Amino acid sequence: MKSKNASRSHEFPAVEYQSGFGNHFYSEAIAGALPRDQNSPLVCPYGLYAEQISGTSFTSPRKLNQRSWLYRVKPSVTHEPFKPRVPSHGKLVSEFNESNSSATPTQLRWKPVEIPEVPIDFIDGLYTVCGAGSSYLRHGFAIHMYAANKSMDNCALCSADGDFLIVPQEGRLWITTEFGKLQVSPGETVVLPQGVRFVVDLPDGPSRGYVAEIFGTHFQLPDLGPIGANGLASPRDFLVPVAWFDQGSHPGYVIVQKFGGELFTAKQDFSPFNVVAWHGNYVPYKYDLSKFCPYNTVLIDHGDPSINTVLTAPTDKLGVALLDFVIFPPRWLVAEHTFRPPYYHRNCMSEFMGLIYGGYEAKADGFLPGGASLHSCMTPHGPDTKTYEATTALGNEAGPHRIANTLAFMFESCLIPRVCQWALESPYMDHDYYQCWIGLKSHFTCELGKEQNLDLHNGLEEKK
Ligand SMILES: O=C(O)Cc1cc(O)ccc1O
Ligand SMILES: [Fe+2]
Repeated sequence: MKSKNASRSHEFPAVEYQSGFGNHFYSEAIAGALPRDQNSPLVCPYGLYAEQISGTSFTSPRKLNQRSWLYRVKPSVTHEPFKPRVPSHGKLVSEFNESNSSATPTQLRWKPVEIPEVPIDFIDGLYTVCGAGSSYLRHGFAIHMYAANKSMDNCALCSADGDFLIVPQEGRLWITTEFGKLQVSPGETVVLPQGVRFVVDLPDGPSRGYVAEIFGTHFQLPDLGPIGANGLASPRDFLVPVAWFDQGSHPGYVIVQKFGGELFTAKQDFSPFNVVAWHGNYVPYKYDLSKFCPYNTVLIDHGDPSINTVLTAPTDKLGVALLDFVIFPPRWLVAEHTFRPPYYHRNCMSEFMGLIYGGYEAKADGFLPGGASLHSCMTPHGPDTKTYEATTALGNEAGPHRIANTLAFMFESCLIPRVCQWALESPYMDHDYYQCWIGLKSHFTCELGKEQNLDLHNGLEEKK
């Protein structure tokens, strides 16, 4: 797998992985390349350089501390100075303020963007839709989407701002990282931690999808509470790459670093994927969403969507997420005499939704694979008129029903997102979104003027 004379630096043979979430992993592409007894020997095996990448402060408590040691042909520092990228990108944001975005309580929905006709790689295909907070202050998030049709060439990307959680909706991503390779298909998700360099290749053709970037924290598995020790996403289904390296010469190789929402570039003459061995718990990983084990209502009422949390990025407030990644996978609906689709609601958290395939249970029309919606803090939303009418028409005797061929997801945050100006002005904005609820009729049956039922039921039970 070492590509001494490889014509392309990121060829993909069958990809191997290690499994687990939050483990302390190790991997070596050459036996003996990993120092056994210490992290920083005076001279490392095979003359490699030892380099640490810290994903948490040195002094973070042990259970939160994340770092890895990389043993590489040349250290990452061997490059020319970083310079602002020319031409600049301009569609990425990580400081959300009046100059680049605005807040609106209205319900927003976007149609899927078309794959561009001109050649465009993952970096140039990325654009920020909305977000909150600041990457400088290490608290906040950005939601980007991307549409790309060509592999990145002689360049690698990394975000100094935050972790990328990528949800491809169309087209496989073949990702090379400093830790090894990952193939990520629609229906899977991948996390590329802050600072980790990666290349996205598209050998199968165009790709489109969503990215949640989180500032100042990392994703973890949700607690399971009364569910018990099993269920939802299982740690062993998370896959981490094995070491792979490229020691070839790559004149003019460009490192593109997202930093404060802007892109900087630095030139070097080698590939950043020159890590022969590594160990640690700060790693990229992928997860196949079809492995998710959903728990849900088995008698009455619609459960809150938090029951379907795959990964959560916490804030310092217990139970309050900077960003939850929640899915709505195929599953059985069995609740009796219950309105089974999502309820009408207003939420102190803000909800950004995307659709990977199929239809979404709350929307009969208009929410399309590759599209998106945003319902911000306390913005009312819920099933559209068609869904309401069709559901209530089924009556109380509806039997078990399997929601099949669908995969929607939600990024839910306690911060109120500001929407980037261009996203508000986008030709893909669905200006008629509100119409999907306008037809909801009153079904109130009590007619004024007729005899009223005065047997009121108020909190306190009458004393007998
Ligand atoms: O708004 C949405 O469609 C997401 C959602 C789904 C659900 O099952 C319950 C609440 C909720 O916000
Ligand atoms: Fe909602």
